[in-house]
Amino acid sequence: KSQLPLPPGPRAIPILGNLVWLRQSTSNIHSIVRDLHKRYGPIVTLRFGSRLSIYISDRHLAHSALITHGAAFASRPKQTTIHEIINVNYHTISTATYGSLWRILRRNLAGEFLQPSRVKLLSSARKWTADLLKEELSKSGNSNDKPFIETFHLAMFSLLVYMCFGKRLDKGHVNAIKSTQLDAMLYFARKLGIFAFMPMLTKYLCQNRWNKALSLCNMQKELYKPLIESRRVLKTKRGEDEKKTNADKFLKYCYVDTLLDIRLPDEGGRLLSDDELVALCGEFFTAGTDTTSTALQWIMAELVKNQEVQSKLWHEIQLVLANSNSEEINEEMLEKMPYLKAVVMEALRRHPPAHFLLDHAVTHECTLGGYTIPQHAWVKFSAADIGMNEEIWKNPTEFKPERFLEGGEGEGVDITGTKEIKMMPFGAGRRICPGLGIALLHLEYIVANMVKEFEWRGIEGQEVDLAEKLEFTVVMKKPLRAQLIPRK
Ligand code: HEM
Repeated sequence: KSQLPLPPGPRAIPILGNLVWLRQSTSNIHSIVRDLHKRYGPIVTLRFGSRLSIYISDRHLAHSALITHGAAFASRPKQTTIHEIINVNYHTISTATYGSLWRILRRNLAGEFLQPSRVKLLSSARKWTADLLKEELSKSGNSNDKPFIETFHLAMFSLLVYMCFGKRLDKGHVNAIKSTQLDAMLYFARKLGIFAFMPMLTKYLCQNRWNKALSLCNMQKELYKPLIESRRVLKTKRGEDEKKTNADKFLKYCYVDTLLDIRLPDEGGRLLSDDELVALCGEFFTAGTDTTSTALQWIMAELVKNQEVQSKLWHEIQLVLANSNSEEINEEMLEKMPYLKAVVMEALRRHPPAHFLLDHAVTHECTLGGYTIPQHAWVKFSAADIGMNEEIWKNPTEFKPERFLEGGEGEGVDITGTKEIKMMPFGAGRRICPGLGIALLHLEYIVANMVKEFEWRGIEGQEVDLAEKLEFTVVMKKPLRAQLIPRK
């Protein structure tokens, strides 16, 4: 056992932990932790009941933990019994502890489903989504009664549902999946933390919460199981005819196809159960839709606020179109658009959708920055603070895509943080987001097409307000509204 102390932090009361939790709402967590970092330094300990949370805001400490000692910091904490039920005994990528199950599930998503040659096969799904988004925006562009985030959510759900089940669903069906999934995500994120505190007592006292969580899970099962089953049929000879006759409705290959092939060697080589398949599909939507829609909203908000940035981007779009025979922005063209890439990177630095990475846990007690990190501690890394570090980023609150171009402080930045961490909107190390590549592709493709189609202008008397609010991700407190003028 290490003789080193725990990282510093405010005094805690036995059993209860730090009273800060009782006085403040968890949506305030970021400002609470920022204040504590000012007092105690870049590594701080807080207690909630018997749970020990260690917050890290420094990029060197983050690099040391996630890269240098990557294996030691690569696990996830066991949460509460209700989380265990929802995640079917932690059989999802994001909740599995560091080990062979996690490796199999993660390799399936990152190395199999999202490998670059396979991603190309999904380009028809992306084109369909961009067309759907244009159509929805044309309808609602100037009516100003529906915030854009709703349209972005619908587009991202349509795309990920198509990628997941391999079937193009109608708007009503996608909307049902979207609202069930968003309700579940918000509820699980906000209301279940209480069960970490005296579990036997809180389960009894908060029975309504417990039951609501289970009923949200059941709603997901009702929606996803028939879609999984129909893909199971399509994979067999029985489904071949339907696939051929409706070729434009079905993708040749989807996430569920890959999940249906997985076998778990540590569990007698069995296939995944239907409940596990539902949990993994739910995770796919949780991880990939809200994060991307939130990023999209921040990008478009900054483009409305900074008209000169939008003009430069529009200029780049016109240039690539002029040098091609196409009237559309296609995926190959994105490679010739450095300014577009800089806009997306700058938005991810300035407004990372997840201010903190998912909770990490250490596989055994270790030391970091001269302190002990006990085995059962929850380790929380702040992506938001690192992206705003003044030692790296000049005037970090300013939106300046130019910093990612030649001569800028972000030129050639490695977003995976392997050599050095300057920003980490997707995390770093072994648990880095496996959707990083596809998320960047979705953002670049959709932003380019939306700016190509419309000029995004502010509405008189309604300044774009960059205030933040923690929901599942960190969103705009006042959702973006703008005037869309179709380009000639
Ligand atoms: C702009 C979009 C996205 C952002 C900002 C984002 C960000 C993140 C972050 C910060 C983490 C936690 C990393 C850690 O704990 O160290 C994460 C994990 C994860 N992300 Fe993403 N993500 C995005 C899109 C996606 C997409 C599109 C998918 C799937 C197609 C995805 C799948 C996952 C999964 C499965 C994990 C858990 C990884 C693990 O525990 O090994 N994400 N993401």
